[in-house]
Amino acid sequence: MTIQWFPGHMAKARRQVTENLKLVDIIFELVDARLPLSSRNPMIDEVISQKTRLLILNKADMADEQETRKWVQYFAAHGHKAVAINSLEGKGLQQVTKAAQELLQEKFDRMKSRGMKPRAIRAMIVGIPNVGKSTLINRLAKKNIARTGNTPGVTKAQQWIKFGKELELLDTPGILWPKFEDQEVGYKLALTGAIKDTIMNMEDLAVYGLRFLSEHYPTRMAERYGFQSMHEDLVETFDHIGKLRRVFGAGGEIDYDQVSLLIVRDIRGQQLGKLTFDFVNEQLEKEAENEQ
Ligand SMILES: Nc1nc2c(ncn2[C@@H]2O[C@H](COP(=O)(O)OP(=O)(O)OP(=O)(O)O)[C@@H](O)[C@H]2O)c(=O)[nH]1
Repeated sequence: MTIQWFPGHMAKARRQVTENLKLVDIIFELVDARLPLSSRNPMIDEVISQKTRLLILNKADMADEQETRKWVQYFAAHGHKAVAINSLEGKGLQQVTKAAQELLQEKFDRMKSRGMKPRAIRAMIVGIPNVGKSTLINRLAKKNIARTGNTPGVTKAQQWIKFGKELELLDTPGILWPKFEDQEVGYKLALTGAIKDTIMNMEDLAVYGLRFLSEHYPTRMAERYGFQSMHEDLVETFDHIGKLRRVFGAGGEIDYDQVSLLIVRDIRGQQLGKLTFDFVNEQLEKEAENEQ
């Protein structure tokens, strides 16, 4: 199942998050650690408004660790506490509770001083499709309450899930749309598998992937494909990989569609190691340019 983001659906998705905002103390904004900016909803600041927020960089097991550390620092410098976790294996979940407690310390102290009974922190997860919302909810619940799926757009129903005494989580995550009007963001989302292949041209995606690798991970590319930077001529590059990996059609010619698919699968399947697609340094450069 894929969510079709039409204006009506976007307005409804946003309204659902806004309605649930009043039920919770804190928003867990879930992003993909491999693309901490590209996997954010473009209107998230407006939607969440003044509500306390914890940024959770999920799928940290698949991201470049050095870059993830930089992103956590980057967000902190921009006033957002962030933690990196792996929901699939339940790694880093204690950090989530701890960070939420720290962020809400003052609010809960104020409640206590007014004589209110202590209670668990109430939270809601918000994020674009496929960032791992259901997986995190399941992990926190330690049983399969929310359905998970590899298909973007599979999440439904509503109740509170308790995680220890400290945390209660709304089991319906807020699903918001990605920045799909930005082509580069689209490519990055597709290379991590967040966007369905049917709406992407595989050859374009493979070319984007190779260009990205030659710029950011040339050594890994060299190890996998035997060249550090792409040939001037794209056909030569594809021929090289096709021959290396023996991707031939029925007539013995190189099958470019299959070569494209192979490149994309290599990237997604971590055959080139843990990759991050958004870079703090690039973002800082952009911000500096915008300030001028
Ligand atoms: N390696 C890894 N995979 C993860 C992690 N979290 C989730 N996944 C995988 O990512 C895919 C999507 O996870 P879901 O939990 O269904 O994502 P979701 O955000 O609920 O998706 P929608 O229902 O589309 O909104 C699944 O194949 C999960 O197994 C993680 O921390 N590490």
